[in-house]
Amino acid sequence: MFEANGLMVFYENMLALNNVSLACGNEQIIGVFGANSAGKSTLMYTLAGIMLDIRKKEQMAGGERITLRGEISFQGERVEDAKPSVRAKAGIILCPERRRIFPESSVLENLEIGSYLATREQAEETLEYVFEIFPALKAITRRLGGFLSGGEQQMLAIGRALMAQPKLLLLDEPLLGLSPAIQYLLAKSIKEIKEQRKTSVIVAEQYARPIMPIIDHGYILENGSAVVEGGRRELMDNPDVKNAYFGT
Ligand SMILES: Nc1ncnc2c1ncn2[C@@H]1O[C@H](COP(=O)(O)OP(=O)(O)OP(=O)(O)O)[C@@H](O)[C@H]1O
Repeated sequence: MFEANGLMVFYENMLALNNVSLACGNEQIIGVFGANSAGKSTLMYTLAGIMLDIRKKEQMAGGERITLRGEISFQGERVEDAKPSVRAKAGIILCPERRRIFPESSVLENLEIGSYLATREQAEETLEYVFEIFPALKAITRRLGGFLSGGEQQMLAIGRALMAQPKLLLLDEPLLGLSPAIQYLLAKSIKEIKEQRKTSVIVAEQYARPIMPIIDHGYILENGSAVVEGGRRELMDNPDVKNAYFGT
């Protein structure tokens, strides 16, 4: 369904992604685990196409030289040269790191902004679904995004991404800075979203414990390279992975 092969990203001479390949099947959850600066956001930006925009902006500003290599295909079509808007229309939707919700817009407005790719019927149906999976949001539809707790903001960011009708949802560190209880609640919701919306998910996280139980397959990213990959059980039983990513 989705496949990336030989992805390389250079910021000037600094290699941020080194020959990374990954695949995500229909209705699968793929985990990408890595420490700070391992290259998770660079990978998610590359998959969503945002890296093309960043490269263009840098070129126009005479800034750093960004070089991209590798192939990405989605539902049988090559998309590595497709703009992020084209990928989004095809169903590749990124929910970026640090939520990036609109702080001065209400919960409802934030969700409506997400529905720009949906028909009216889809938007209405998805809005109901978002309130079903995140009932906490239903009680605060008029509250401004900036006044929400971290957990509520993350629910809103995922809800907004759902409004865009994803076939492949890219979640960049959705658990960052949240309490363990909220982390487990969100991990459970991500699994339900996959099952109930028949969506594929690629989730990048630093701390594997809450996410590992919901993935089908995972990759460990270190200094821009995918150093280990395997099924859920295989990764959970790997002593190196345990030590590095299951710490307290
Ligand atoms: N625009 C940029 N110019 C130069 N170097 C960059 C740029 N963006 C990221 N990097 C570097 O590339 C490497 C990978 O960064 P990236 O943000 O992808 O990591 P990450 O795994 O998402 O980390 P974090 O958990 O801190 O978000 C880091 O060494 C980072 O400093």
